[in-house]
Amino acid sequence: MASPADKTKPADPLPSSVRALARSLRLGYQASPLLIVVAFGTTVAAAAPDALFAAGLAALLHGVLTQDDGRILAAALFLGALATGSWLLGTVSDRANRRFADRAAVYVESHVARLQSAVTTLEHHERPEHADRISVLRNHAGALSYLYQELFGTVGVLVRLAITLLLLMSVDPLLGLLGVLAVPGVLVSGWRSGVDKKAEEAGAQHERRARHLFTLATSAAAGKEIRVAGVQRWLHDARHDAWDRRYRPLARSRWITALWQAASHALFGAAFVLAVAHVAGGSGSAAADSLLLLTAGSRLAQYVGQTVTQAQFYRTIWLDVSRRLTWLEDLAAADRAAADLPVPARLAGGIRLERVGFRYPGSEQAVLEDVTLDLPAGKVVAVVGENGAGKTTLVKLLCRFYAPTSGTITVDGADLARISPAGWRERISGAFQDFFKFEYPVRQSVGLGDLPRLDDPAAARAGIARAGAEELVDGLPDGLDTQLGPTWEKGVDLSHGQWQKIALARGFVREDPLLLVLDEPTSALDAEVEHELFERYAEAARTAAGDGSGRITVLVSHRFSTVRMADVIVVLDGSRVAEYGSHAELMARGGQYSELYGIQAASYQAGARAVPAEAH
Ligand SMILES: Nc1ncnc2c1ncn2[C@@H]1O[C@H](COP(=O)(O)OP(=O)(O)OP(=O)(O)O)[C@@H](O)[C@H]1O
Repeated sequence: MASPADKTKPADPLPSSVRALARSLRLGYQASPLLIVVAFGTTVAAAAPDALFAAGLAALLHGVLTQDDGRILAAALFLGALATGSWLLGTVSDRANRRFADRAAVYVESHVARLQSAVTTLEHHERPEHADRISVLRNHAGALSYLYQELFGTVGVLVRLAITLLLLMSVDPLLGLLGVLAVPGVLVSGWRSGVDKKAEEAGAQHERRARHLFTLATSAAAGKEIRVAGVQRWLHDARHDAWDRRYRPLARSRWITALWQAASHALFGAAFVLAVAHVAGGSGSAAADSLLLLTAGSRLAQYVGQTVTQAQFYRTIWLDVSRRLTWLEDLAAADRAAADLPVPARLAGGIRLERVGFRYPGSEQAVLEDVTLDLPAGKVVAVVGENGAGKTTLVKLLCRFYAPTSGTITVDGADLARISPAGWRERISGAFQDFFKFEYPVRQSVGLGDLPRLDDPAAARAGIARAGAEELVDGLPDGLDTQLGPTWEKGVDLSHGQWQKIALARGFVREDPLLLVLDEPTSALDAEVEHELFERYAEAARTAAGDGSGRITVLVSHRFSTVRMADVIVVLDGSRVAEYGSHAELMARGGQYSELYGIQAASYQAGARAVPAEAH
């Protein structure tokens, strides 16, 4: 059970905006140092001619009114130079920004993908609040590249704002108040964008649900079950409901934001009208001053509006995505920093779990409690237990997809938490019940199990032989080169069991793993096929143990005919270890194992072929 302190513990907070902004700028610089500098320089420089235009116009009008030809000529030349400079800088900045955005898009996207796979645990995929963060990051990662341009644009707008205010104050210092009256708009924007963001975040889980339902309704994998069950309409309604829950609170929040913004703009508008009336009623150069105020003042409103919109954009997208990105970078870096012990070259003693307890993040249910176990080097260890007993979870801990909530796992005495996860994974092989269908040519789909030998036909053949899949591969139109997946050119589809054999071959392709995890890797195959396969495997594993690598094989299966071949059997019951020993020892003990074994053996003898009674 979680302690009360756990319940009140704040969720893993996002890093600060300033740090996130600095990191994103550094990322942009890494994407293309030259382009980012050119894009920034030209975008900011383009601000000056634009803002000084009002001063040029006022000087021209003054020249016309005083019939001063020299002044008219100078003002005209000034305006011409401003127009040319504005056009030139605008064009260069536009091109530089666009090229930079293209470059940054690819860079940022691969950075996010790299980070996601660099995080060694599965927590960020399975923990709801982390999954929501990743979902927003994934959806907006592409937009991040365009935001550099927006950021530089905002700096440019601020420069314009400053020049314009100085021009206005040169007419009457009181006009500086117009700048002050623009502040409420900026404040409202900052405040409301935070509120809108929270509303968006609160709806992220509904968005994920809606997308999931859409994929479900349109993917071939679920097609059969959906049609047989006749749940199309239900799926449609559930998707609508999820989108509704996503957008309704967001729309309400955005409406309130719009009302606040309208009020703050109205305040500025009223002040502007009063200022125009005040200047127009003056004497002397009132006409030129009025023109300056009208031109500069209207631009002031435009610049303030742009700053407000962009500030909102930053709060909602830029800063938010930046902060999520920084959080993911930190997560990946923390993983790397914790690893200071080398992976052993071979196992001498084995793996030991010492009072290991585990709860999934965000869950209060203990999946494993007080588990103390020895997985001896060179042995095949089978794990059995009812559905939900925690067998797969145990495998996940051994693979370091998660860290135990309490207790320790040691590898030849070294704490697994301090061994580099990447290094450890290089010495693990695995085949899982929920395998993935890698739609590549067979050679690669198998070779992915040992990346350095991805294209090595000999490696693929070895894995295929160990998985007993030679007949399957030889029967394919192009053998090892057959493209898998029916949606690709000349691609073939396989049955579920055949796909699982490919996954098993992938799990067997590495030559020297220290740990081989087989989590119901043959659940889609006949019991006889599984039996024969593991008979061969157990024999080969014992030979491998003799060569001194000390490899440990952890096998999860519900089929006792397979399990009995293991050297050691672990029986999990309700999150705890109930029994531990060899088949003979456990049978002699007459406990849970021997009872379940007896039931399965009896059902075999009764002739229940192909699908024997299982351990649950
Ligand atoms: N990602 C997760 N988040 C929260 N709880 C989980 C998660 N994965 C599994 N669980 C819970 O942990 C418990 C143990 O699950 P686990 O998959 O380890 O059982 P198992 O013994 O392998 O079951 P099976 O024989 O059905 O494969 C179950 O109660 C399950 O609901």
